[in-house]
Amino acid sequence: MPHVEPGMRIGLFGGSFNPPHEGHRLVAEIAIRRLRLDQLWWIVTPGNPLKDVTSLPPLADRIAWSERMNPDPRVKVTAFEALHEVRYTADTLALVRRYNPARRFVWIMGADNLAGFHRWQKWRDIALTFPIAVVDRPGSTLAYLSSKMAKTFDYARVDESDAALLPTLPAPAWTFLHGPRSPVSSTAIRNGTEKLFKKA
Ligand SMILES: Nc1ncnc2c1ncn2[C@@H]1O[C@H](COP(=O)(O)OP(=O)(O)OP(=O)(O)O)[C@@H](O)[C@H]1O
Ligand SMILES: O=C(O)c1ccc[n+]([C@@H]2O[C@H](COP(=O)([O-])O)[C@@H](O)[C@H]2O)c1
Repeated sequence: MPHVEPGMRIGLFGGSFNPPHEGHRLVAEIAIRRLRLDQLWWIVTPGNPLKDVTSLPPLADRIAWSERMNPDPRVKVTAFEALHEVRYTADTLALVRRYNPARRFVWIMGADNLAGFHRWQKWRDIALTFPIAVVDRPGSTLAYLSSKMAKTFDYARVDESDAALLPTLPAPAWTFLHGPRSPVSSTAIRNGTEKLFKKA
């Protein structure tokens, strides 16, 4: 787990990163700027518990690709979940809090994950552990109105004009960040690559 100094504001951005792409980089950039983060941990998962991971490339490859696309020293690519043998986000956040009891963390995810957040293990506990910032994504913009998480935690919603306060607020607290959006997805990149392979 990366080192944290007292008072630092840290974003936790988990993903499969299979492969990492411009959309991820945009999320990181928006989160760092709007939440005024000192660091963003780009957490490469050993495998999303809700996805078929049989054809997931090795963790070492996804780490190397992620490092290559992140020259910003504030972005710390890490895979501590694998080392600690956790993959559910509720466990990840509990671990982060245990190691850094007095620090300020925010969980960051794209709007597509807000739509299905209520299917994550212990999703209410996640929302009660750290504040959450959701970054808009084409196709999922309305998740901030319709998702079960948005409705359940409507009372804890923070206006995005106050997003910079989020790391200092006790959970539950969450916001939805509108702004520049990227239509890129790892699936589209993988499919494009497959097509190229087929042509060759
Ligand atoms: N273009 C994007 N805009 C906003 N958020 C994104 C974008 N792409 C990915 N994310 C977010 O980044 C995190 C990691 O995503 P992930 O690695 O699964 O990429 P993906 O493109 O969604 O992959 P796949 O197509 O394989 O599902 C998730 O929280 C996801 O919502
Ligand atoms: O904890 C869960 O039940 C859970 C379910 C789905 C996704 N996640 C986490 O959400 C993050 C984004 O996953 P992905 O595959 O959309 O990149 C990643 O850190 C996953 O471990 C976590």
